[in-house]
Amino acid sequence: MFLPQIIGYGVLTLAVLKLIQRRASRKAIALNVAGPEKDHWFKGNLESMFVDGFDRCLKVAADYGGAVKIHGLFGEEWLYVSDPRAFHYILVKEQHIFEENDIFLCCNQLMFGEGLISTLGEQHRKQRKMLNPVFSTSNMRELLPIIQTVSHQLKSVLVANLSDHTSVEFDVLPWLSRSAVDCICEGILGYHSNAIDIGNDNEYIEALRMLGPYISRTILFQRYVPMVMRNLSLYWRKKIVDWLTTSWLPTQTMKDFRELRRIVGVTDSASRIIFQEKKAALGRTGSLTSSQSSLETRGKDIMSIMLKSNASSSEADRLSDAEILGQMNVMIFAGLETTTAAVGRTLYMLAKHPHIQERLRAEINDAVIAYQSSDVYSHANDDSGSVRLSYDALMSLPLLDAVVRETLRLYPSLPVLSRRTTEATSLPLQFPVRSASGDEIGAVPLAENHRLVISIVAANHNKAVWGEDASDWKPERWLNASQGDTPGVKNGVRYTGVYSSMMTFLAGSRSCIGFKFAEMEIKDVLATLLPDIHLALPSEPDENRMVKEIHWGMTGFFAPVVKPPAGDDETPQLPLSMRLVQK
Ligand code: HEM
Repeated sequence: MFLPQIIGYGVLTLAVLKLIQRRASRKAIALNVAGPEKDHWFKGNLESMFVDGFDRCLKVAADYGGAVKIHGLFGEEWLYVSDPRAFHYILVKEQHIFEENDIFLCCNQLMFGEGLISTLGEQHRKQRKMLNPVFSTSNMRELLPIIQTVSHQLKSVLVANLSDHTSVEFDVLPWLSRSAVDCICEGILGYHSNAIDIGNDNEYIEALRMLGPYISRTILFQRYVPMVMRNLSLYWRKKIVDWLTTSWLPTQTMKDFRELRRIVGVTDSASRIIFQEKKAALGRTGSLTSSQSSLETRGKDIMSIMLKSNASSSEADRLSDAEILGQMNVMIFAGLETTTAAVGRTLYMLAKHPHIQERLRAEINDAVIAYQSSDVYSHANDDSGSVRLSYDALMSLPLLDAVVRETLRLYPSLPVLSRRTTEATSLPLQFPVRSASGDEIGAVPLAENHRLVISIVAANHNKAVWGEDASDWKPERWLNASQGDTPGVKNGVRYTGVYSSMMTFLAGSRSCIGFKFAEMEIKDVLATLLPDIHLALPSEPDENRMVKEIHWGMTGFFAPVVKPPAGDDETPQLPLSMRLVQK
């Protein structure tokens, strides 16, 4: 064994020992609230709840209420929360007591630099102050044509696979992922990626598409990162990563770790080049037209708006170059898998509910006709002659809005998040729960450094505010809202989410900054595809005479797979049966 190997293993062993020591000390702080028994002596309830654990996550909340004791690793006790008042307390009122956990912050800092998802306190507040206006509705209006170009390219690719009016089944997931890359590159960075054209693939596009999957694969490593970052200098951190990423540890995890390091290197270098180009262009002319940006995107992308706004900010409010670069890396990451899953799930739900699909198609077609005959229509057609709706026309379609809201409610792209307490506190509850000894309690005492799981998915399925049919996909519930029956509000109780009263995009100062961008992207893809493409679930037997049945697994993200025997239950894919709509 060589010296670097011995040091590498030594550091890993120390990290594991320290982790066990920390967990043992936390175990002493018992949580006085009821919850399920451990499923496993070492893994607690983690596997059953968070590895393909959609049903279990909902059942635990339904059985025990909005604050539940669950078991983490080595018997550690975590609080699993979905109560409306507790959410308000954690995310809005006393947000400073409930910070992101160290693992999340340190890993994000290593991978993305000084962006929103790696900063806390004053630095995070300053970054939000600069960035919130960048995502305003008026900027979204300007961005829509960029997104529409991408959606039309997606439609062209899908339509090219269809012939006549017979159904063709194929996996749409890679195309949705490529179109999401283009939306982010064009809309956020102002970089002309054209990922939808496979022949155009380059190292950067490939790295963007692989970033999310490789982060998930290396989850095991992430827990050691805070310890290494806190206890070692930059020099030694780099050395350790160098040693761990040489080929002398030939396990799959190490290979994945090496690949993730390469991917992060590629995305970071590309962000630096794009950033320098934009900065230079701004310095030269005061306007932003980089050589990589397409005609339509010039100066309207989020990065360009951010750079201009930063340059005109006061010195005290201005973000450093490292912080701007960090935002680019963070937004690419935050906006890719989340929107791909949301668009995929919406198409799937429409394939499953043909009547709603038909009604939605009619609504979009009617809106196009009405828009064409309106005063504001500027004959902005694409090559195929289809009409691009204005931002206001797109956002005001009631059924489209209802379908998107209902899908995002039931299947939030980030189903659970993690937080830890920075000081002892008492967490107030809207709906009382049982203590460990069976008494009814209206608040849960929490010690400092206690781990919490914020269950967005359980909150969005909570019958106490969404009604008995909370877990049914019913877009109509949003259409009745105009008759005074606001979804998600019961006897004045509601969640304080930034998007209706659901928690999909969270609440408070760490809520999703890109939610208007995501909503616009999802709606535009639907409004572009549906007039021409009819969707259905697979129904034809394949070459082995098996019909594919899709299952949406929930492990971190939601991802569709095909159930055995037709599929391997593992490879993400979304086979849908499509045909051209008969006009
Ligand atoms: C359906 C799509 C999306 C969903 C469901 C979603 C959801 C969320 C959630 C739940 C958070 C809070 C995470 C946490 O506190 O740990 C978040 C944060 C964030 N999201 Fe999104 N997101 C989506 C799309 C996007 C897009 C398209 C962008 C960028 C254009 C984006 C940018 C961000 C950023 C920068 C943050 C960190 C905010 C902060 O800490 O201040 N998201 N998102």
